[in-house]
Amino acid sequence: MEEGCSLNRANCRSKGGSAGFKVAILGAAGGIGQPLALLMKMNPLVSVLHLYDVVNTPGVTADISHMDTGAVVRGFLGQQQLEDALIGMDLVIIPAGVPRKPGMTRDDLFNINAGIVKTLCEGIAKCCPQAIVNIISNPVNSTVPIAAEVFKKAGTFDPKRLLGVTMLDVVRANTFVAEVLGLDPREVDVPVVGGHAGVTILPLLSQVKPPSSFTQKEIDYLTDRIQNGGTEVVEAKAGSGSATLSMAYAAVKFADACLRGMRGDAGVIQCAFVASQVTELPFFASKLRLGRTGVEEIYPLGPLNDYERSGLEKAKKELAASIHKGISFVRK
Ligand SMILES: NC(=O)C1=CN([C@@H]2O[C@H](COP(=O)(O)OP(=O)(O)OC[C@H]3O[C@@H](n4cnc5c(N)ncnc54)[C@H](O)[C@@H]3O)[C@@H](O)[C@H]2O)C=CC1
Ligand SMILES: O=C([O-])CC(=O)C(=O)O
Repeated sequence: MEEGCSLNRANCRSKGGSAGFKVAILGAAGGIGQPLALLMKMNPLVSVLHLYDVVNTPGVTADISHMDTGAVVRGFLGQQQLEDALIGMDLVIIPAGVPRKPGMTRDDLFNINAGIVKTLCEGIAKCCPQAIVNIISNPVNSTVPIAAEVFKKAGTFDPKRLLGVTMLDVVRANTFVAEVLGLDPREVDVPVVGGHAGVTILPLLSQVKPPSSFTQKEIDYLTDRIQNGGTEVVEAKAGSGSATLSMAYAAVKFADACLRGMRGDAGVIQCAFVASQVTELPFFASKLRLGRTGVEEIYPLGPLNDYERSGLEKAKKELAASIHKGISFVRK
């Protein structure tokens, strides 16, 4: 008999019960899902962590559950366990779906990931319609509109509770701008608005904090690097996937902001891709304030320079098509 087994698990006093939020990760066994699960298990605001995937969740769950942090971890495998994974959740994070390979755009993932996100959101509408939902699966510019349509169909849509995760664009922008300025990235804050693909990723370098000026060469370099940061990683990984570790970091930074808002903390501000009236488009990423009910305030874009205004026009053109594609997928 294996050492330690003399104390039958069923005889152990039940653990957990600490106050906190219930969080589900859908796609928890994947490249993003695993480090995301690890980091969420370390988050003191989480009391229960549900790990759902169509493969490998028993192993990931057993592994993560041995960490001596507060959250109780439970695993769920396959479509027949989706509803159990979702019941009672406060926050659902979705990194389920296929990643890019070199030469692909995020939109090339639409055919597979649209259906995955649709099915998962149908489960959310049924089992935890009050949950805040963080969508990571690409193409975010289309999967967020898909989620909104599913929730509208089910009569559960609340625009304050549906957020497309664009945090990695901000994380990258902070890193690259800090490098140019010779600052610590933790001191730098770059608003990134628009969407999450190529030219739709619009860093507002005129609004960087601390206030900074850049040469035109620096602006061109930074804008290009921020817009193509995802492709930089896809090419470096040479066929084995896209950003997973920096994405898990960004997803946790964003989820933690959502949880702090839900707890009632003041002044929790992040960028995300949400239903919005900041432009004429129905969805747009911009700075917003997170609170008890999700998105409590969406901030206007603020003054843009000519370079940013022209970038905004390009971004809106591509975004409009991606949003339309997502909406049509559910309405067809
Ligand atoms: N929003 C963002 O900034 C970013 C988004 N992504 C996107 O995140 C997604 C996931 O990327 P990775 O984790 O690298 O991919 P991966 O292939 O390593 O993991 C995806 C996981 O989803 C699971 N899955 C597939 N169908 C599912 C279903 N119906 N229900 C539940 N789980 C399902 C797979 O079994 C797998 O474990 C991709 O679409 C990728 O493009 C990636 C990086 C950044
Ligand atoms: O580029 C990709 O396919 C993954 C992604 O969204 C990112 O890294 O920003």
